[in-house]
Amino acid sequence: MPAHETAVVRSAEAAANGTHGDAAMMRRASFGLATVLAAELHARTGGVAGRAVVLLVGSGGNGGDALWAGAFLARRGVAVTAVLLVPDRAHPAGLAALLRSGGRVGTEVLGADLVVDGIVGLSARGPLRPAAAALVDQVRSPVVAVDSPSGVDPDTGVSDGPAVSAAVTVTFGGLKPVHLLNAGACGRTVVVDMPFALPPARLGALSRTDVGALWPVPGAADDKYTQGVVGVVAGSATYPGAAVLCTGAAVTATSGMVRYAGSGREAVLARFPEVVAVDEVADAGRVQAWVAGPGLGTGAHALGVLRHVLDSDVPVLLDADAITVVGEHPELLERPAPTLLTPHAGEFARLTGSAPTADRVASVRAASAELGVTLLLKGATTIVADRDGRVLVNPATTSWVSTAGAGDLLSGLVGALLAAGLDPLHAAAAGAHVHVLAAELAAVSAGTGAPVSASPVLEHLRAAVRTVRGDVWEDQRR
Ligand SMILES: NC(=O)C1=CN([C@@H]2O[C@H](COP(=O)(O)OP(=O)(O)OC[C@H]3O[C@@H](n4cnc5c(N)ncnc54)[C@H](O)[C@@H]3O)[C@@H](O)[C@H]2O)[C@@H](O)CC1
Repeated sequence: MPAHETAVVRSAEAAANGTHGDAAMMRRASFGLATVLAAELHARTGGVAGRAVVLLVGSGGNGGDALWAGAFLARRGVAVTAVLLVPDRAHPAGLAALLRSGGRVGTEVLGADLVVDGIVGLSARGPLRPAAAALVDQVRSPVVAVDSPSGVDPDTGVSDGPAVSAAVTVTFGGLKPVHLLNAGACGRTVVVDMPFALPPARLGALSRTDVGALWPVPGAADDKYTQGVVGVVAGSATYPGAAVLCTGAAVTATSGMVRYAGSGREAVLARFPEVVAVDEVADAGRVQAWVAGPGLGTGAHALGVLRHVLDSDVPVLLDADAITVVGEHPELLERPAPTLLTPHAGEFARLTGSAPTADRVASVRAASAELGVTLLLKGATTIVADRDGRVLVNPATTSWVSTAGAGDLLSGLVGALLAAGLDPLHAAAAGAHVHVLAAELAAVSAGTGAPVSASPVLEHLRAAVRTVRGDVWEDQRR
Protein backbone atom coordinates (compact mmCIF):
# COMPACT_ATOMS: atom_id res chain seq x y z
CA MET A 1 0.00 0.00 0.00
CA PRO A 2 2.05 2.97 -1.21
CA ALA A 3 1.30 6.51 0.00
CA HIS A 4 2.39 9.59 -1.93
CA GLU A 5 3.26 13.03 -0.61
CA THR A 6 0.79 15.73 -1.60
CA ALA A 7 3.31 17.50 -3.87
CA VAL A 8 3.72 14.31 -5.92
CA VAL A 9 -0.05 13.82 -6.18
CA ARG A 10 -0.66 17.45 -7.07
CA SER A 11 1.78 17.32 -9.97
CA ALA A 12 0.23 14.05 -11.28
CA GLU A 13 -3.22 15.68 -10.97
CA ALA A 14 -2.03 18.79 -12.80
CA ALA A 15 -0.85 16.65 -15.73
CA ALA A 16 -4.15 14.75 -15.79
CA ASN A 17 -6.10 18.03 -15.59
CA GLY A 18 -4.35 19.06 -18.80
CA THR A 19 -5.51 15.87 -20.55
CA HIS A 20 -9.01 15.44 -19.12
CA GLY A 21 -9.90 18.96 -17.91
CA ASP A 22 -10.37 20.11 -14.29
CA ALA A 23 -14.14 19.85 -14.39
CA ALA A 24 -14.18 16.23 -15.61
CA MET A 25 -11.59 15.30 -12.99
CA MET A 26 -13.63 16.83 -10.20
CA ARG A 27 -16.86 15.22 -11.37
CA ARG A 28 -15.15 11.84 -11.49
CA ALA A 29 -13.71 12.28 -7.99
CA SER A 30 -16.98 13.52 -6.55
CA PHE A 31 -19.05 10.77 -8.18
CA GLY A 32 -16.80 8.28 -6.38
CA LEU A 33 -17.29 10.26 -3.16
CA ALA A 34 -21.08 10.29 -3.63
CA THR A 35 -21.09 6.51 -4.10
CA VAL A 36 -19.31 6.03 -0.77
CA LEU A 37 -21.65 8.54 0.92
CA ALA A 38 -24.74 6.71 -0.35
CA ALA A 39 -23.37 3.36 0.84
CA GLU A 40 -22.52 4.86 4.21
CA LEU A 41 -26.00 6.37 4.57
CA HIS A 42 -27.51 3.01 3.68
CA ALA A 43 -25.32 1.15 6.16
CA ARG A 44 -26.10 3.60 8.96
CA THR A 45 -29.78 4.39 8.37
CA GLY A 46 -31.09 1.64 6.10
CA GLY A 47 -31.72 3.96 3.15
CA VAL A 48 -30.58 6.93 1.08
CA ALA A 49 -33.61 8.99 -0.07
CA GLY A 50 -35.03 11.20 2.67
CA ARG A 51 -31.81 11.23 4.70
CA ALA A 52 -30.04 14.48 5.69
CA VAL A 53 -26.47 15.34 4.74
CA VAL A 54 -24.59 18.52 5.69
CA LEU A 55 -21.61 19.62 3.58
CA LEU A 56 -18.89 21.70 5.24
CA VAL A 57 -17.52 23.62 2.27
CA GLY A 58 -14.18 25.43 2.16
CA SER A 59 -13.09 27.66 -0.68
CA GLY A 60 -10.86 25.23 -2.58
CA GLY A 61 -11.14 22.11 -4.71
CA ASN A 62 -11.99 20.06 -1.61
CA GLY A 63 -15.13 22.12 -1.12
CA GLY A 64 -15.86 21.70 -4.85
CA ASP A 65 -15.76 17.91 -4.45
CA ALA A 66 -18.18 18.11 -1.52
CA LEU A 67 -20.61 20.32 -3.49
CA TRP A 68 -20.58 18.07 -6.55
CA ALA A 69 -21.08 14.94 -4.41
CA GLY A 70 -23.94 16.77 -2.68
CA ALA A 71 -25.51 17.38 -6.10
CA PHE A 72 -25.38 13.65 -6.92
CA LEU A 73 -26.97 12.81 -3.55
CA ALA A 74 -29.65 15.49 -3.87
CA ARG A 75 -30.72 13.87 -7.16
CA ARG A 76 -31.22 10.64 -5.20
CA GLY A 77 -33.59 12.37 -2.82
CA VAL A 78 -31.18 13.25 -0.01
CA ALA A 79 -31.81 16.55 1.81
CA VAL A 80 -28.43 18.24 1.28
CA THR A 81 -27.43 21.45 3.07
CA ALA A 82 -24.16 23.20 2.21
CA VAL A 83 -22.59 25.28 4.96
CA LEU A 84 -20.24 27.64 3.12
CA LEU A 85 -17.15 28.84 4.98
CA VAL A 86 -16.57 31.78 2.61
CA PRO A 87 -19.81 32.10 0.60
CA ASP A 88 -18.42 34.22 -2.25
CA ARG A 89 -15.46 31.85 -2.74
CA ALA A 90 -17.32 28.52 -2.85
CA HIS A 91 -16.56 26.48 -5.96
CA PRO A 92 -18.97 28.14 -8.47
CA ALA A 93 -19.72 25.14 -10.74
CA GLY A 94 -20.13 22.79 -7.74
CA LEU A 95 -22.47 25.22 -5.95
CA ALA A 96 -24.54 25.75 -9.10
CA ALA A 97 -24.81 21.96 -9.60
CA LEU A 98 -25.96 21.48 -5.99
CA LEU A 99 -28.62 24.17 -6.21
CA ARG A 100 -29.84 22.85 -9.61
CA SER A 101 -30.23 19.39 -8.07
CA GLY A 102 -32.40 20.60 -5.19
CA GLY A 103 -29.72 21.12 -2.51
CA ARG A 104 -29.66 24.28 -0.45
CA VAL A 105 -27.28 26.59 1.36
CA GLY A 106 -27.71 26.89 5.14
CA THR A 107 -25.92 27.33 8.46
CA GLU A 108 -27.23 24.45 10.58
CA VAL A 109 -24.69 21.66 11.20
CA LEU A 110 -26.64 19.64 13.79
CA GLY A 111 -29.13 16.90 12.95
CA ALA A 112 -27.45 15.41 9.85
CA ASP A 113 -27.24 11.67 9.27
CA LEU A 114 -23.77 12.36 7.81
CA VAL A 115 -21.48 15.37 7.64
CA VAL A 116 -19.11 15.76 4.69
CA ASP A 117 -15.83 17.49 5.55
CA GLY A 118 -14.86 19.52 2.47
CA ILE A 119 -13.18 22.32 4.45
CA VAL A 120 -9.60 21.73 3.31
CA GLY A 121 -7.84 18.95 1.43
CA LEU A 122 -4.35 18.55 0.06
CA SER A 123 -3.56 22.28 0.05
CA ALA A 124 -4.23 22.64 3.79
CA ARG A 125 -1.45 24.44 5.64
CA GLY A 126 -1.10 24.91 9.38
CA PRO A 127 -3.82 24.68 12.05
CA LEU A 128 -7.40 25.37 10.95
CA ARG A 129 -8.28 29.06 10.82
CA PRO A 130 -10.77 30.16 13.53
CA ALA A 131 -13.93 30.09 11.36
CA ALA A 132 -13.11 26.58 10.11
CA ALA A 133 -12.24 25.41 13.63
CA ALA A 134 -15.56 26.80 14.93
CA LEU A 135 -17.44 24.86 12.26
CA VAL A 136 -15.64 21.61 13.14
CA ASP A 137 -16.51 22.20 16.79
CA GLN A 138 -20.25 22.12 15.97
CA VAL A 139 -20.17 18.64 14.40
CA ARG A 140 -21.95 15.87 16.30
CA SER A 141 -22.73 13.45 13.43
CA PRO A 142 -20.45 10.87 11.79
CA VAL A 143 -18.10 12.53 9.32
CA VAL A 144 -16.93 11.47 5.88
CA ALA A 145 -13.79 13.47 5.10
CA VAL A 146 -12.86 14.40 1.56
CA ASP A 147 -9.24 13.48 0.83
CA SER A 148 -7.98 14.23 4.35
CA PRO A 149 -9.62 15.13 7.69
CA SER A 150 -9.44 18.93 7.99
CA GLY A 151 -7.06 20.12 10.70
CA VAL A 152 -4.70 17.16 10.16
CA ASP A 153 -1.63 17.80 8.01
CA PRO A 154 -1.97 15.56 4.93
CA ASP A 155 1.79 14.97 4.68
CA THR A 156 2.67 14.34 8.32
CA GLY A 157 -0.61 13.30 9.94
CA VAL A 158 0.03 15.86 12.69
CA SER A 159 -2.75 18.08 14.07
CA ASP A 160 -1.85 21.19 16.05
CA GLY A 161 -5.38 22.23 16.98
CA PRO A 162 -9.02 21.40 16.36
CA ALA A 163 -9.38 18.69 13.75
CA VAL A 164 -11.99 16.48 12.19
CA SER A 165 -12.19 12.91 13.42
CA ALA A 166 -13.68 11.01 10.50
CA ALA A 167 -15.53 7.71 10.35
CA VAL A 168 -14.52 7.38 6.69
CA THR A 169 -12.05 9.26 4.50
CA VAL A 170 -12.46 9.18 0.73
CA THR A 171 -9.31 9.96 -1.19
CA PHE A 172 -8.50 10.15 -4.88
CA GLY A 173 -5.98 8.26 -6.98
CA GLY A 174 -4.00 6.74 -4.09
CA LEU A 175 -3.20 7.01 -0.39
CA LYS A 176 -1.48 10.08 1.07
CA PRO A 177 0.79 9.92 4.17
CA VAL A 178 -2.00 11.02 6.53
CA HIS A 179 -3.95 7.85 5.82
CA LEU A 180 -1.13 5.71 7.21
CA LEU A 181 0.30 8.10 9.79
CA ASN A 182 -2.98 9.18 11.41
CA ALA A 183 -5.33 6.30 10.65
CA GLY A 184 -7.20 7.17 13.86
CA ALA A 185 -8.35 10.54 12.47
CA CYS A 186 -9.14 9.09 9.01
CA GLY A 187 -11.25 6.11 10.09
CA ARG A 188 -11.78 3.71 7.19
CA THR A 189 -10.01 5.03 4.08
CA VAL A 190 -11.49 4.45 0.63
CA VAL A 191 -9.50 5.20 -2.54
CA VAL A 192 -11.42 6.38 -5.61
CA ASP A 193 -9.68 5.43 -8.85
CA MET A 194 -8.46 8.42 -10.89
CA PRO A 195 -6.93 8.65 -14.36
CA PHE A 196 -3.36 9.43 -13.33
CA ALA A 197 -0.31 7.30 -12.62
CA LEU A 198 1.94 7.94 -9.65
CA PRO A 199 5.68 7.24 -9.47
CA PRO A 200 7.06 4.61 -7.04
CA ALA A 201 6.42 5.81 -3.48
CA ARG A 202 9.02 6.27 -0.74
CA LEU A 203 6.40 5.64 1.95
CA GLY A 204 3.98 2.76 2.37
CA ALA A 205 2.56 0.06 4.58
CA LEU A 206 2.42 -3.71 4.22
CA SER A 207 -1.08 -5.12 3.83
CA ARG A 208 -2.03 -8.26 5.76
CA THR A 209 -1.59 -10.27 2.55
CA ASP A 210 1.84 -8.69 1.93
CA VAL A 211 2.93 -9.82 5.40
CA GLY A 212 1.51 -13.30 4.82
CA ALA A 213 3.41 -13.63 1.55
CA LEU A 214 6.66 -12.49 3.20
CA TRP A 215 6.39 -14.77 6.24
CA PRO A 216 8.99 -17.55 6.00
CA VAL A 217 7.70 -21.12 6.15
CA PRO A 218 9.73 -24.26 5.45
CA GLY A 219 9.88 -25.54 1.88
CA ALA A 220 9.96 -29.21 0.95
CA ALA A 221 13.78 -29.38 0.99
CA ASP A 222 14.42 -27.26 4.11
CA ASP A 223 16.10 -28.41 7.30
CA LYS A 224 16.53 -26.53 10.59
CA TYR A 225 19.68 -24.74 9.41
CA THR A 226 18.53 -23.67 5.95
CA GLN A 227 15.59 -21.81 7.49
CA GLY A 228 17.96 -19.51 9.35
CA VAL A 229 19.32 -19.72 12.88
CA VAL A 230 18.78 -16.68 15.10
CA GLY A 231 20.96 -15.94 18.11
CA VAL A 232 19.48 -14.08 21.08
CA VAL A 233 21.55 -12.23 23.67
CA ALA A 234 19.12 -10.82 26.21
CA GLY A 235 18.25 -10.78 29.88
CA SER A 236 20.31 -10.35 33.03
CA ALA A 237 19.97 -11.12 36.71
CA THR A 238 17.79 -7.99 37.00
CA TYR A 239 15.67 -8.77 33.93
CA PRO A 240 15.52 -12.55 33.40
CA GLY A 241 12.03 -12.27 31.87
CA ALA A 242 13.37 -10.34 28.87
CA ALA A 243 15.41 -13.41 27.88
CA VAL A 244 12.35 -15.66 28.00
CA LEU A 245 10.06 -13.29 26.09
CA CYS A 246 12.59 -12.36 23.40
CA THR A 247 13.73 -15.94 22.83
CA GLY A 248 10.15 -17.21 22.99
CA ALA A 249 9.07 -14.83 20.24
CA ALA A 250 11.99 -15.98 18.08
CA VAL A 251 11.04 -19.63 18.67
CA THR A 252 7.46 -18.89 17.72
CA ALA A 253 8.10 -16.76 14.64
CA THR A 254 9.82 -19.30 12.40
CA SER A 255 10.49 -23.03 12.33
CA GLY A 256 14.30 -23.10 12.12
CA MET A 257 16.47 -22.90 15.20
CA VAL A 258 17.09 -20.44 18.03
CA ARG A 259 20.32 -20.12 19.99
CA TYR A 260 20.45 -18.23 23.28
CA ALA A 261 23.48 -16.91 25.13
CA GLY A 262 23.35 -15.33 28.57
CA SER A 263 22.50 -15.54 32.23
CA GLY A 264 18.87 -16.42 31.48
CA ARG A 265 19.87 -19.82 30.07
CA GLU A 266 18.02 -21.90 32.68
CA ALA A 267 14.87 -19.79 32.61
CA VAL A 268 14.82 -19.95 28.80
CA LEU A 269 15.31 -23.73 28.72
CA ALA A 270 12.65 -24.28 31.38
CA ARG A 271 10.09 -22.61 29.13
CA PHE A 272 11.50 -23.48 25.67
CA PRO A 273 13.50 -26.72 25.69
CA GLU A 274 13.93 -26.50 21.90
CA VAL A 275 16.39 -23.59 22.31
CA VAL A 276 20.14 -24.31 22.14
CA ALA A 277 21.34 -22.27 25.09
CA VAL A 278 24.77 -21.39 26.47
CA ASP A 279 26.09 -18.92 29.06
CA GLU A 280 28.55 -16.96 26.92
CA VAL A 281 27.97 -15.40 23.52
CA ALA A 282 31.43 -16.57 22.36
CA ASP A 283 30.22 -20.18 22.75
CA ALA A 284 26.92 -19.71 20.95
CA GLY A 285 27.94 -21.04 17.54
CA ARG A 286 27.03 -19.91 14.04
CA VAL A 287 23.86 -17.87 13.44
CA GLN A 288 22.37 -16.03 10.47
CA ALA A 289 21.25 -13.03 12.57
CA TRP A 290 21.69 -11.72 16.11
CA VAL A 291 19.21 -10.04 18.42
CA ALA A 292 20.84 -8.22 21.31
CA GLY A 293 19.71 -5.91 24.04
CA PRO A 294 16.45 -6.58 25.89
CA GLY A 295 17.23 -6.60 29.62
CA LEU A 296 20.96 -6.90 28.88
CA GLY A 297 22.17 -4.03 31.04
CA THR A 298 24.46 -1.21 29.96
CA GLY A 299 27.72 -2.03 31.72
CA ALA A 300 31.04 -3.54 30.64
CA HIS A 301 29.56 -7.01 30.09
CA ALA A 302 26.91 -5.62 27.71
CA LEU A 303 29.58 -3.65 25.84
CA GLY A 304 31.67 -6.81 25.38
CA VAL A 305 28.67 -8.79 24.14
CA LEU A 306 27.75 -6.07 21.67
CA ARG A 307 31.31 -5.84 20.36
CA HIS A 308 31.15 -9.59 19.71
CA VAL A 309 27.85 -9.62 17.79
CA LEU A 310 28.52 -6.39 15.88
CA ASP A 311 31.88 -7.73 14.80
CA SER A 312 30.09 -10.57 12.98
CA ASP A 313 29.18 -10.52 9.30
CA VAL A 314 25.45 -11.21 9.83
CA PRO A 315 22.49 -8.83 10.35
CA VAL A 316 22.14 -7.59 13.93
CA LEU A 317 19.03 -6.22 15.64
CA LEU A 318 19.71 -3.98 18.64
CA ASP A 319 16.97 -3.11 21.10
CA ALA A 320 16.56 -1.54 24.54
CA ASP A 321 19.84 -1.48 26.55
CA ALA A 322 21.88 -2.17 23.41
CA ILE A 323 20.60 1.09 21.93
CA THR A 324 21.73 2.99 25.01
CA VAL A 325 25.19 1.39 24.74
CA VAL A 326 25.67 2.15 21.01
CA GLY A 327 24.43 5.68 21.69
CA GLU A 328 27.56 6.04 23.83
CA HIS A 329 29.74 4.05 21.39
CA PRO A 330 28.49 5.02 17.91
CA GLU A 331 31.64 3.58 16.31
CA LEU A 332 30.16 0.11 16.98
CA LEU A 333 27.61 0.76 14.24
CA GLU A 334 30.31 1.10 11.58
CA ARG A 335 30.10 -2.37 10.04
CA PRO A 336 29.42 -3.73 6.56
CA ALA A 337 26.52 -6.08 7.49
CA PRO A 338 23.00 -4.67 8.07
CA THR A 339 22.08 -3.30 11.49
CA LEU A 340 18.51 -2.67 12.64
CA LEU A 341 17.72 -0.63 15.74
CA THR A 342 14.27 -0.63 17.37
CA PRO A 343 14.11 2.36 19.76
CA HIS A 344 11.12 3.89 21.51
CA ALA A 345 11.10 7.70 21.62
CA GLY A 346 13.34 7.91 24.71
CA GLU A 347 15.92 5.51 23.26
CA PHE A 348 15.76 7.42 19.97
CA ALA A 349 16.70 10.58 21.88
CA ARG A 350 19.60 8.80 23.60
CA LEU A 351 20.76 7.44 20.25
CA THR A 352 20.54 10.61 18.16
CA GLY A 353 20.75 13.38 20.77
CA SER A 354 17.21 14.64 20.18
CA ALA A 355 13.67 13.31 20.51
CA PRO A 356 11.68 12.60 17.33
CA THR A 357 9.84 15.71 16.10
CA ALA A 358 6.09 15.78 15.38
CA ASP A 359 7.03 14.81 11.81
CA ARG A 360 8.17 11.37 12.96
CA VAL A 361 8.78 10.05 9.44
CA ALA A 362 11.21 12.88 8.69
CA SER A 363 13.01 12.34 12.02
CA VAL A 364 13.41 8.60 11.56
CA ARG A 365 14.41 8.93 7.91
CA ALA A 366 17.10 11.49 8.76
CA ALA A 367 18.49 9.46 11.67
CA SER A 368 18.56 6.27 9.62
CA ALA A 369 20.57 7.95 6.86
CA GLU A 370 22.86 9.66 9.37
CA LEU A 371 23.64 6.47 11.34
CA GLY A 372 23.68 4.17 8.30
CA VAL A 373 21.23 1.72 9.92
CA THR A 374 17.62 0.65 9.52
CA LEU A 375 15.51 2.20 12.28
CA LEU A 376 12.18 1.12 13.70
CA LEU A 377 10.62 3.80 15.90
CA LYS A 378 8.05 2.35 18.29
CA GLY A 379 4.83 4.18 19.03
CA ALA A 380 1.14 3.87 18.29
CA THR A 381 2.11 4.13 14.62
CA THR A 382 5.35 2.23 14.06
CA ILE A 383 7.75 3.82 11.57
CA VAL A 384 10.54 1.86 9.87
CA ALA A 385 13.08 3.75 7.76
CA ASP A 386 15.78 2.25 5.62
CA ARG A 387 19.08 3.95 4.87
CA ASP A 388 17.96 4.73 1.31
CA GLY A 389 14.94 6.76 2.52
CA ARG A 390 12.26 4.10 2.02
CA VAL A 391 9.77 4.07 4.89
CA LEU A 392 7.18 1.46 5.88
CA VAL A 393 4.70 2.26 8.62
CA ASN A 394 2.39 0.07 10.62
CA PRO A 395 -0.73 2.19 11.10
CA ALA A 396 -2.24 2.27 14.58
CA THR A 397 -5.45 0.30 14.79
CA THR A 398 -5.52 -0.36 18.53
CA SER A 399 -2.99 0.04 21.36
CA TRP A 400 -3.43 -3.37 22.99
CA VAL A 401 0.26 -4.07 22.38
CA SER A 402 1.34 -1.21 24.69
CA THR A 403 2.32 -3.46 27.57
CA ALA A 404 5.53 -4.19 29.47
CA GLY A 405 7.66 -6.82 27.73
CA ALA A 406 6.01 -6.34 24.35
CA GLY A 407 9.22 -4.77 23.01
CA ASP A 408 11.17 -7.92 23.98
CA LEU A 409 8.73 -9.94 21.89
CA LEU A 410 9.09 -7.62 18.91
CA SER A 411 12.87 -7.90 18.83
CA GLY A 412 12.79 -11.72 18.95
CA LEU A 413 10.13 -11.83 16.27
CA VAL A 414 11.95 -9.49 13.90
CA GLY A 415 15.32 -11.14 14.60
CA ALA A 416 13.91 -14.50 13.49
CA LEU A 417 12.75 -12.90 10.24
CA LEU A 418 16.22 -11.42 9.67
CA ALA A 419 17.77 -14.86 10.18
CA ALA A 420 15.31 -16.29 7.66
CA GLY A 421 16.66 -13.85 5.07
CA LEU A 422 14.19 -10.95 5.01
CA ASP A 423 15.82 -7.56 4.50
CA PRO A 424 15.72 -5.35 7.62
CA LEU A 425 13.02 -2.97 6.31
CA HIS A 426 10.57 -5.77 5.52
CA ALA A 427 11.52 -7.89 8.54
CA ALA A 428 10.80 -4.94 10.83
CA ALA A 429 7.53 -3.95 9.15
CA ALA A 430 6.22 -7.53 8.91
CA GLY A 431 7.21 -8.23 12.52
CA ALA A 432 5.50 -5.05 13.74
CA HIS A 433 2.32 -6.01 11.89
CA VAL A 434 2.14 -9.51 13.42
CA HIS A 435 3.10 -8.15 16.86
CA VAL A 436 0.13 -5.77 16.92
CA LEU A 437 -2.19 -8.40 15.49
CA ALA A 438 -1.14 -10.93 18.15
CA ALA A 439 -1.96 -8.39 20.87
CA GLU A 440 -5.37 -7.77 19.31
CA LEU A 441 -6.06 -11.50 19.09
CA ALA A 442 -4.93 -11.93 22.71
CA ALA A 443 -7.20 -9.08 23.81
CA VAL A 444 -10.30 -10.38 22.04
CA SER A 445 -9.68 -14.15 22.19
CA ALA A 446 -12.43 -14.63 24.75
CA GLY A 447 -14.87 -12.31 22.98
CA THR A 448 -14.91 -8.73 24.23
CA GLY A 449 -11.53 -6.99 24.49
CA ALA A 450 -9.77 -7.44 27.84
CA PRO A 451 -6.37 -6.20 29.02
CA VAL A 452 -3.37 -8.22 27.85
CA SER A 453 0.23 -8.62 28.96
CA ALA A 454 3.26 -9.83 27.06
CA SER A 455 2.79 -13.55 27.91
CA PRO A 456 -0.64 -13.87 26.27
CA VAL A 457 0.66 -11.82 23.31
CA LEU A 458 3.47 -14.37 22.94
CA GLU A 459 0.89 -17.17 23.07
CA HIS A 460 -1.06 -15.54 20.23
CA LEU A 461 1.87 -14.98 17.87
CA ARG A 462 1.18 -18.23 16.02
CA ALA A 463 -2.50 -17.34 15.63
CA ALA A 464 -1.40 -13.99 14.19
CA VAL A 465 0.96 -15.67 11.72
CA ARG A 466 -1.86 -18.03 10.71
CA THR A 467 -4.16 -15.05 10.20
CA VAL A 468 -1.76 -13.16 7.92
CA ARG A 469 -0.95 -16.36 5.99
CA GLY A 470 -4.64 -17.23 5.55
CA ASP A 471 -5.15 -15.73 2.10
CA VAL A 472 -1.70 -16.72 0.87
CA TRP A 473 -2.15 -20.31 2.03
CA GLU A 474 -5.52 -20.59 0.29
CA ASP A 475 -3.96 -19.22 -2.92
CA GLN A 476 -1.12 -21.73 -2.78
CA ARG A 477 -3.51 -24.66 -2.33
CA ARG A 478 -5.75 -23.63 -5.22
N1 LIG B 1 -7.41 17.31 -10.51
C1 LIG B 1 -7.44 17.86 -9.32
O1 LIG B 1 -6.68 18.78 -9.06
C2 LIG B 1 -8.39 17.30 -8.33
C3 LIG B 1 -8.50 17.90 -7.07
N2 LIG B 1 -9.38 17.46 -6.13
C4 LIG B 1 -9.55 18.08 -4.83
O2 LIG B 1 -8.97 19.31 -4.71
C5 LIG B 1 -8.31 19.45 -3.48
C6 LIG B 1 -7.22 20.43 -3.60
O3 LIG B 1 -7.82 21.65 -3.95
P1 LIG B 1 -7.17 23.05 -3.58
O4 LIG B 1 -5.80 23.12 -4.07
O5 LIG B 1 -8.11 24.10 -4.00
O6 LIG B 1 -7.01 23.01 -2.03
P2 LIG B 1 -7.92 22.70 -0.78
O7 LIG B 1 -9.34 22.57 -1.13
O8 LIG B 1 -7.26 21.60 -0.06
O9 LIG B 1 -7.69 23.97 0.13
C7 LIG B 1 -7.55 25.26 -0.39
C8 LIG B 1 -8.36 26.24 0.41
O10 LIG B 1 -8.22 26.02 1.79
C9 LIG B 1 -7.78 27.21 2.44
N3 LIG B 1 -6.93 26.80 3.55
C10 LIG B 1 -5.66 26.32 3.50
N4 LIG B 1 -5.21 26.05 4.74
C11 LIG B 1 -6.22 26.37 5.59
C12 LIG B 1 -6.37 26.32 7.00
N5 LIG B 1 -5.37 25.89 7.79
N6 LIG B 1 -7.54 26.68 7.56
C13 LIG B 1 -8.56 27.09 6.79
N7 LIG B 1 -8.48 27.19 5.44
C14 LIG B 1 -7.33 26.82 4.85
C15 LIG B 1 -7.08 28.00 1.38
O11 LIG B 1 -7.10 29.37 1.69
C16 LIG B 1 -7.90 27.67 0.13
O12 LIG B 1 -9.03 28.49 0.08
C17 LIG B 1 -7.84 18.06 -3.18
O13 LIG B 1 -7.70 17.83 -1.80
C18 LIG B 1 -8.95 17.23 -3.75
O14 LIG B 1 -9.92 16.99 -2.77
C19 LIG B 1 -10.33 16.43 -6.48
O15 LIG B 1 -11.43 17.09 -7.04
C20 LIG B 1 -9.75 15.47 -7.46
C21 LIG B 1 -9.19 16.14 -8.70
